[in-house]
Amino acid sequence: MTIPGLPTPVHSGKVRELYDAGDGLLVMVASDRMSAFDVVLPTAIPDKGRVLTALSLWWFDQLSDLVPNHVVSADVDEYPGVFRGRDELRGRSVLVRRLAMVPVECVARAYLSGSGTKQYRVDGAVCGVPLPAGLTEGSELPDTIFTPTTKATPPDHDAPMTYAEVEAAVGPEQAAELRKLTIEILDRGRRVCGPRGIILADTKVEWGVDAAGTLVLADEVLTPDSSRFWPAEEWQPGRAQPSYDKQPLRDWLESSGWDKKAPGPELPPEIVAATRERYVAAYERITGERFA
Ligand SMILES: N#Cc1c(N)ncnc1-c1cnn(CCN2CCOCC2)c1
Repeated sequence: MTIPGLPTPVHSGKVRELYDAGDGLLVMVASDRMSAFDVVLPTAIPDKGRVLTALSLWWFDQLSDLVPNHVVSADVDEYPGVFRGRDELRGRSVLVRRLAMVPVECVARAYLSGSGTKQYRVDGAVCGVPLPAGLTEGSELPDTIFTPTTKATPPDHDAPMTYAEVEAAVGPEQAAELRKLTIEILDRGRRVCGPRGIILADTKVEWGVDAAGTLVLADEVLTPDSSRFWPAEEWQPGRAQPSYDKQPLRDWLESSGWDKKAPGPELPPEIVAATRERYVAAYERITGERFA
């Protein structure tokens, strides 16, 4: 998403960009781009960036008693320089503090799913964390576990890390804090989502360190792009769980005959509308607030 008059992003992900705003500040922008099966699709989902930005900001606030975060402002009219007042950024961007990023993708899991299931089927463990026998895709785990990965540069994929490897990377004290806080964030998220009929199965968070050496929660938090959200009433261990937000899109892609190695197909309007509605519904159900 190139925005006229803005500098080249310092980081560009599948669906988000990060711009240098000077004075130790960055502007993180969430696009309406949609990815599925690791492919960025050519059709945008209207309001996706605004919904996920609003949800992440809500979670940062909910977690502010537990951890400091990198948010400075979400009001475009308070942004510095060329970013100030830009309508293309309104509601879909956050002004954040630039941090020294921890070189570990911090993942916590309360359910067995995806790459975790694949690891478990090989050696009964995920990231070296041993699990009971008899678990399957979608099984609830006895306890929430920390299953970190490396931060690979595409086209390489993130690789599982053992806790000992995290300690070697960041030191035992910070490793313990990363594990404790990442698990606590998922557990907090589950306590909010569970009573609202949503299983929050796992999440990935990113941490940075500020000039004072304090661990600060960065990136986005507890959004459908960083976490697995499942409709609780459809939970059925033993198969892939329907995604609260992406299932209409996944089902259509699977039925369209699309070859996942090929570029993504254009989406029909009804799938775009259904996907938008799922994101809005997730936001309203979790926060209890209307999406405007
Ligand atoms: N958040 C944050 C942050 C920060 N507060 N300070 C310094 N660096 C970063 C940073 C740099 N890369 N990433 C990976 C996630 N990005 C998110 C945006 O979109 C692109 C990917 C985070």
